[in-house]
Amino acid sequence: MRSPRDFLKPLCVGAPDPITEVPFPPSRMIHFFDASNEKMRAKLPDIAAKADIVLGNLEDAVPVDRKVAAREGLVTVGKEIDLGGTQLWTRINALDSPWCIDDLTTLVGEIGDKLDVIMVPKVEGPWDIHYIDRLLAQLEAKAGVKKPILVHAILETAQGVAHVDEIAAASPRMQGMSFGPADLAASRRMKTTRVGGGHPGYLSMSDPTLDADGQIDASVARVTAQQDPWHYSIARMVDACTTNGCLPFYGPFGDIKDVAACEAQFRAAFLLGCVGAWSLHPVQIDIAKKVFSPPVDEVLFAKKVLEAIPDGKGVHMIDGKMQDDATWKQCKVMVDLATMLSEKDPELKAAYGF
Ligand SMILES: CC(=O)SCCNC(=O)CCNC(=O)[C@H](O)C(C)(C)COP(=O)(O)OP(=O)(O)OC[C@H]1O[C@@H](n2cnc3c(N)ncnc32)[C@H](O)[C@@H]1OP(=O)(O)O
Ligand SMILES: CC(=O)C(=O)O
Ligand SMILES: [Mg+2]
Repeated sequence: MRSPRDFLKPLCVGAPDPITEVPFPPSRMIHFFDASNEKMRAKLPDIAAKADIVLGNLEDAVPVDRKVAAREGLVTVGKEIDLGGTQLWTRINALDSPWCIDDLTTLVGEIGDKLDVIMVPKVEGPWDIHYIDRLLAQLEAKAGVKKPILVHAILETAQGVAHVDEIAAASPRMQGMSFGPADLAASRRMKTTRVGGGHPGYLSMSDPTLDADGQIDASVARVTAQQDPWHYSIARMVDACTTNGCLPFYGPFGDIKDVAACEAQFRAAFLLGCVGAWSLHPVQIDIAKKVFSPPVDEVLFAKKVLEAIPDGKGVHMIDGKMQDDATWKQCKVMVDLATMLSEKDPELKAAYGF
């Protein structure tokens, strides 16, 4: 392990100083686009006006014969398209692929000063982050990049979940993590072909009704409820990220037409502590915006609590509910998020009454 005294020193002479605090601008959705697709690139200025983050995807979903075109398309985006204040990220190919090294050298060399975050797929442990960390420092120094490019890991293998705390703590570059239900399901041999969401087979069932002889009465229906197969791993990711000062995100929801289930999956992640989710299709941008902006009634209540308890101490009754030091902190989380989002979004600002 590196000495704590060296943790915040650059890993290459001439590389920018590592950051001490992860920036937290609006991050409600990471909108994926295929940079090899000219039509999608042309839509980017409009998409960027609605999305908090746009990400040029180079990995899965980009066919092998378009890997180079996707990389070059992203360089064009970085050089030619004005995204306003919207962040530009990329998902590079996996560390065990033959494209990863060229993804990094080309992107940092050509548009290193435009890229905010590099998403690294299939991270298995801190060693993967250490490799990227040193290489990025070398490439940044060579290209004269002034601001360190941050790193975001996808949690999508059983090994990754087992090492989630060490991954989150591996480098001051760690910006956050996204949850990857498709690869994770395959890695664990879970039996689902879905990308996120529940499954009708993963449920709990109420007890049977017994007849007068104490036998199960099969004629009486039993109540079932789907359970969340992702809860454990997402909660672990949230704890690992929060402990290490970086940001947890839910990943993709693959059933684009099922907007209700997408909203439910995003909301479960929001309630557990995630700051955003991926949007794979423009329709999911609006879902993420709705879900990851705190509800107006909760923000108004939270504001009321903060105003009523200026020092955040003691016990109080507000609207029939007990409030104390801990609930004050919960309200502060809600109001701080609403305040930050209001700076970008005048409609939210008006709704929250700021
Ligand atoms: C498990 C994982 O790794 S998830 C991450 C990897 N996957 C991805 O990145 C997928 C990204 N999304 C996509 O490729 C597409 O949205 C698909 C393939 C899922 C669906 O695409 P389509 O069938 O074309 O959807 P649809 O017909 O509704 O598209 C409507 C319009 O939106 C455009 N569009 C669709 N997705 C996007 C997008 N992500 N960004 C920008 N524009 C998009 C389409 O080009 C189309 O444009 P047009 O009306 O000018 O022709
Ligand atoms: C997010 C992702 O890459 C996955 O679910 O596999
Ligand atoms: Mg994946």
